[in-house]
Amino acid sequence: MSSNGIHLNNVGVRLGDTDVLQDLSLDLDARTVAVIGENGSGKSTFARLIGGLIARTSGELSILGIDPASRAAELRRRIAIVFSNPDAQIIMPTVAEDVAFSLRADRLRPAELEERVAAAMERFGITELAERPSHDLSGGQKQMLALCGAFVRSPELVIADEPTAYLDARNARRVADHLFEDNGHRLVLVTHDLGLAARCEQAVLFAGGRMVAVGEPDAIIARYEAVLRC
Ligand SMILES: Nc1ncnc2c1ncn2[C@@H]1O[C@H](COP(=O)(O)OP(=O)(O)OP(=O)(O)O)[C@@H](O)[C@H]1O
Repeated sequence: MSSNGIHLNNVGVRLGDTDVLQDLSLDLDARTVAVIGENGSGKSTFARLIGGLIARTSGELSILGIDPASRAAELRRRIAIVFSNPDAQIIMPTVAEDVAFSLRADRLRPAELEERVAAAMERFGITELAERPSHDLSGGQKQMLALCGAFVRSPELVIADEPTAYLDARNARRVADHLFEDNGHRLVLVTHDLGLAARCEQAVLFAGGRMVAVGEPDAIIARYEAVLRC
């Protein structure tokens, strides 16, 4: 398996009594990958699997050359995960403290930490919110904070699971633009927004816990739309 990208060979995931993902063999080498499919098809489980949050039951898996089963801590340092609900990711009392918390493992000098946090808040347009209690922010502001916390670590891979689900059109566009902006990271985007999926370079279609198609997004989306019309 190559040391880059996302590679699965015959991977299965069983949760409780359910085979949630089955027979997954995939090589995802594009910089941006959309994961689409109906409710319950296994997309979030796939996102959690490649993010190292759940373990495979069978098969082989390599994320950026790392097997999450043996090097989970290293994988966590090199990737970031963004969910629909930013409350799941916001930990510290104020916005600036929360962004700084993402860098705790880097053990930076205070001046450097402050500089990195300030630059990231500027980039995500949340500088004026720096001292605000993080849990008082609006949903759109919270998602921007969650993105800021994800990107401040310069992750090599960002896994975003329905990151725009609760946002209005303007905030959804802002969040998407940050995710797609090429900062040298790879993006895996789980989404029901087929417009966003079309912006990716590669798409994967899930159904019933299996990968049913992978390829160029327009073709994969057309196939999915045909299923939705049935
Ligand atoms: N911990 C678990 N134990 C048992 N079954 C689970 C568990 N987690 C998820 N499942 C089941 O696995 C299937 C896939 O769920 P998953 O959340 O991955 O789907 P999804 O494609 O992301 O759906 P949605 O679009 O609705 O978010 C569902 O049938 C779900 O009920």
